[in-house]
Amino acid sequence: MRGESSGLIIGISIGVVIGVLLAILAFLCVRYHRKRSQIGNSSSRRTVTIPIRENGANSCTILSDSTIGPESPMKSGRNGKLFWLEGFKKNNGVSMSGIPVYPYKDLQKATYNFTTLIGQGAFGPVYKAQMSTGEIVAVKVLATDSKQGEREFQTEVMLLGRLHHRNLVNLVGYCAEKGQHILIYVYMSKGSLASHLYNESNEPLNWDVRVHIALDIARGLEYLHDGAVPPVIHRDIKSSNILLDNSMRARVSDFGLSREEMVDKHAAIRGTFGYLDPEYVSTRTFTKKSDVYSFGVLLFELIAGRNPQQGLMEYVELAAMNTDGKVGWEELVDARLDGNFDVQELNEVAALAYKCINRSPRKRPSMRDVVQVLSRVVKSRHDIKHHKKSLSAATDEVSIDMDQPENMTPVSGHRREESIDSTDTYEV
Ligand SMILES: Nc1ncnc2c1ncn2[C@@H]1O[C@H](COP(=O)(O)OP(=O)(O)OP(=O)(O)O)[C@@H](O)[C@H]1O
Repeated sequence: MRGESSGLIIGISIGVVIGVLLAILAFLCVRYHRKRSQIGNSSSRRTVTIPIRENGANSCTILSDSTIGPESPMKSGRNGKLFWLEGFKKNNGVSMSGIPVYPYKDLQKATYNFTTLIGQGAFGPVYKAQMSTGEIVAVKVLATDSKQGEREFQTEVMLLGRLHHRNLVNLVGYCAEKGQHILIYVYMSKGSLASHLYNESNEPLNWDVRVHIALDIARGLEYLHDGAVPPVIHRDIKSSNILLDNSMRARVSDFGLSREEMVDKHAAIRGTFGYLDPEYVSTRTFTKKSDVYSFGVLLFELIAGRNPQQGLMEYVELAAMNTDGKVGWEELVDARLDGNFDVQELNEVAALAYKCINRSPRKRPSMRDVVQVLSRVVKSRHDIKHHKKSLSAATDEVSIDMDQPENMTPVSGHRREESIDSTDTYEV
């Protein structure tokens, strides 16, 4: 009896041990297969991400809404090949990093021997270049006293070139010849956001355009934070680093200070006074939330038409005293808007900006949250317009039925078209 029960116990024990071993084996198999497929994904992702020139719309992560779109300035030609710089002869075609390299002499020719200056930044002059195809690009010649070596420059180019999004001023080529380091960018014909906010010679930006610009910038930053692999922190978000294209769509520019997420407690403070996250200044740790802080300042700048050097944040703090954080931000509004803005939208955007500049980084929204809030503002504006249009269409039809003889052509049809044109000045 005893012999039987001990045999039974041994049998059960062996069974349990075998069962456990089989379970462990199955678990290891599943993990191994998952890992293999992840490696496969990430390597295929990398091949899509680094060479930016094939179809102009690569990305790794699905972002909050339609962030990677067809609005790339690069047109896909036959076989999906890029042709917008075709007329501009490349040096060795494409570099190791996948970014087109251009001969110095071609750039010299395209900029009329570097005489077409459009601006001067901290890193050197920027020229407008007219290609033989008629295409226009911006050529940034990095200062020759730059300490940056060849290897660092190649790294920088690789970092810039793998980032491609319709709300970024994309790098389209570079040149490293005759001791020069030159970056070639998509040309932004309407210049910087700062020039539109502060140059009296420019028409004041209307409220709708300002909100759209805010959404464009937010989408560009969301891509850097959540779409790029590895993520990129811009580190110098400000109105002069936002450029506008011909249809007033905004793109984030100047990645000179961009670096992959890192902590360097000994590095000097970088960025622009007034936009700097106070938490970064005290801890020297720059995070995505530091970009969110700078973006919050920029949102207030769009609302107030005033920059931090003009006491923007003091005005914000004063206005905040009369609000509960959510409503009552009207006193901050740019006088150049002449009262033409939607109060509810203003309060929603200002409340969002106030969250972005919260002292505590944890309490700030992510750029993904910001995109969602701003998209909602734009969408509800759009819905209201459509609702109003269909209401006025219905009213028109009633008045046609009531007032007009059946055989008369409805004049109101023409009027309705006019009103559609005048309200939809800025399509999403
Ligand atoms: N892609 C571009 N298209 C059109 N204009 C550009 C382009 N890039 C730069 N510019 C213009 O050239 C000028 C200098 O730009 P850059 O990015 O070098 O410096 P910045 O942003 O003005 O200053 P900082 O270097 O201090 O950030 C700006 O006034 C900008 O309007």
